Amino acid sequence: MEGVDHLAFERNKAQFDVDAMKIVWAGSSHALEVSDRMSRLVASDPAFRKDNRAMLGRKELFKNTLRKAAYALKRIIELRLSEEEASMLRSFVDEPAFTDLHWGMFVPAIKGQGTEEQLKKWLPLAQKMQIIGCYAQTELGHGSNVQGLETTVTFDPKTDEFVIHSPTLTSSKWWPGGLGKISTHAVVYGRLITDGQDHGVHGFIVQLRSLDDHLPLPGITVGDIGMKFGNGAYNTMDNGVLRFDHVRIPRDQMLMRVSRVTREGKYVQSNVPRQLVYGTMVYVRQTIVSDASTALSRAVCIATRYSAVRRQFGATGGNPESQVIDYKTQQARLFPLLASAYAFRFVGEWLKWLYTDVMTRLQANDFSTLPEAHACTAGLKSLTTSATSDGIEECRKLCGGHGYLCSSGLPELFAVYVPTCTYEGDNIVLLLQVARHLMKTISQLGSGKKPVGTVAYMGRVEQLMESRSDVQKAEDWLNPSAVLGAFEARAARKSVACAKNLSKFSNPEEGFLELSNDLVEAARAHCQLIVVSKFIDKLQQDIPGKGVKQLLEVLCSIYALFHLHKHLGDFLSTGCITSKQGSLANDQLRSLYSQVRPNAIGLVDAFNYTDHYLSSILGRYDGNVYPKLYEEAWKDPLNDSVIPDGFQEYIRPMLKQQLRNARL
Ligand SMILES: CCCCCCCCCC/C=C\C/C=C/C(=O)SCCNC(=O)CCNC(=O)[C@H](O)C(C)(C)COP(=O)(O)OP(=O)(O)OC[C@H]1O[C@@H](n2cnc3c(N)ncnc32)[C@H](O)[C@@H]1OP(=O)(O)O
Ligand SMILES: Cc1cc2nc3c(=O)[nH]c(=O)nc-3n(C[C@H](O)[C@H](O)[C@H](O)COP(=O)(O)OP(=O)(O)OC[C@H]3O[C@@H](n4cnc5c(N)ncnc54)[C@H](O)[C@@H]3O)c2cc1C
Repeated sequence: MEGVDHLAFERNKAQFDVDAMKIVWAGSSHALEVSDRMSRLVASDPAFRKDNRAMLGRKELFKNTLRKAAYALKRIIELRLSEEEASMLRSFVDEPAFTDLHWGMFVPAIKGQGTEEQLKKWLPLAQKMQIIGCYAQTELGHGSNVQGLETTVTFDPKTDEFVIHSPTLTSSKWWPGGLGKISTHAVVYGRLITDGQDHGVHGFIVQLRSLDDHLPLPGITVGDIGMKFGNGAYNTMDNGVLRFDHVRIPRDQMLMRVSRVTREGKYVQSNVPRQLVYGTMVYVRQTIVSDASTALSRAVCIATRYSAVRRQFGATGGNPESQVIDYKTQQARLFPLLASAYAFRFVGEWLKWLYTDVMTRLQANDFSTLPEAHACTAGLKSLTTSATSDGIEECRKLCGGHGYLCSSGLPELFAVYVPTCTYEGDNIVLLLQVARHLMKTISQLGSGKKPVGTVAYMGRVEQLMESRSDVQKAEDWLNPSAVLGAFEARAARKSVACAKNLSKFSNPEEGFLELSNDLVEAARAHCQLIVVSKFIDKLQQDIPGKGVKQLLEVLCSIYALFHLHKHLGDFLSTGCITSKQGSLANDQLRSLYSQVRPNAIGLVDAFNYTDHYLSSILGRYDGNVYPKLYEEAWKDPLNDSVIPDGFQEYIRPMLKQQLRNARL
């Protein structure tokens, strides 16, 4: 039935102020107002239609993306949108495109690694989109190991130019988004060589295609690397391959904030740490954490609404069957994901603050918090993207068979999302970076250096090695200090165990390789502690709105106790809690799920997603699932004709032959 809210009875159950929760989710009333306005603008414009993506071939799909990108820019200019509004509008268009790399990596790379002069020259061109850029770092043979890149950039003092060359097949740039077909420029990473000396990897602005006819410039071979996972999905992006044959660029196109090459060919390092060459990755990893909360919340919104609509079993005395959301097993799979979406939102907010703080310090030549920023962005990017990818797939299963239909929105969401576990740093490689930071922190404890920031708890390592949880009854687990104590003790003990085992190796690098599984686990425990502690910190703030803070406390406890239960082996084997305390945590979880149940629809409504953005029949706001699923099936091109193409050609003769054989 059109116009009827099938979920109204669920919405009436909410025990909290949903509008106030919308503000908490968005970050502020202002952010909510802007995102609400931009999402409705996109949803109401048929030019941004996206329900046909799975049916389009690659060329059509790609052309469609280009049309939308150009149209989005036209609307941004016509409506005089601010940078904030424009960025929100692009995100609600919800289609991976070259613009993501232009705005998300090319512009930040210039901003972060360019000199004042370079910013003056390149930023206006990029900001007005008079040039389109991408981020060309990864090569066919080298991704994670950035120091292993092979592309050479050799200074020629005779002409005051750099000569860029791809010496081997494996040195071909491979993967950069936007590179394949659209970018006119790229920030290219290669080994800087002056006077025969290799100075390692640096970034350079390189023009790839003519601004007149868009053809590749001399010496450049460039194209798309081919279809990727899933129909539609990430195939709207032209991930590319690029080779250089002694391509010349002026010397001033080396990004020279970190180090520079003089007219005479002298390599000069500034006082800025060389790791700033990796700064763009730190920036993007930070944004990926907030994006994880968006992707997970979308999947959770779909699965929660559908779980309230879907009924199976339990019809008694003329009553309808039970809503599947009432099954405890459904709740135990769904509600921790709902809690994770909120947890990632808040840790993402905090990470944004940390990043901004590091940037402010860098301006004042204070580089002391850079290692912390690297470890936190790397670790949280890894933790949140792995959990979100797994969570989207779990949401598909939570929707039963219908979750497997493209019209559920979940297959495409998964296909678009899952490469986040790989890009911007493979998730295991990034956890190993966190482990290095942890091991370094522990090794410096003896020197009197006080650990700060997210590793501050290591300063209490002796106490944490001895501590015992004092939880005696299930409700004690609602006490934030009980939860924090257990998570800190587990993280500290896992790291200390690794450090002890490492010290048995005469060659520390050999030890690191041998113990890498344990180190990854220690890093994960540390990152989970960060998420739990930032959720708890968030709850110390003044949070207005009836019942809002109370529900967030419930979600925080669910996030923590779910992980305690999931990693019970860790908590028990490190002796942080007893098995009795572990089972009390599980008892408490059951009660917390019951508290979420009446509020579940309200909690996903607070994400404020339009039906256009969700792009899911199962997740429709009005819950009118079955008639719409039925209608949608008939729109499939296969149903355009009663008898499909190919039947007369292949199946009819086959049937006839089989019938003839049977008569013989
Ligand atoms: C408008 C808003 C929109 C924004 C959204 C935009 C989103 C767009 C998304 C588009 C989709 C996809 C784009 C994808 C892009 C990419 O994938 S780009 C390529 C990304 N590649 C990687 O991430 C490679 C991963 N590898 C690395 O980062 C490093 O090589 C590694 C961390 C593994 C280090 O390797 P090593 O060889 O050990 O390191 P080395 O270079 O020797 O340095 C060691 C030293 O440096 C410290 N370190 C390392 N990385 C950093 C860093 N990033 N920042 C600060 N410090 C760093 C490390 O801790 C060591 O320190 P130490 O003190 O010496 O121990
Ligand atoms: C959709 C998509 C978009 C991308 N966009 C861009 C872009 O715009 N620009 C760009 O430059 N790049 C881009 N990339 C490339 C991306 O950054 C790399 O693929 C990523 O950094 C992983 O590197 P890799 O492919 O070399 O993986 P590998 O390092 O080869 O990983 C393979 C396996 O080896 C393991 N492994 C590797 N090293 C170690 C180690 N030291 N210890 C233990 N295990 C290890 C990994 O865990 C993984 O299981 C993109 C990739 C994808 C998929």
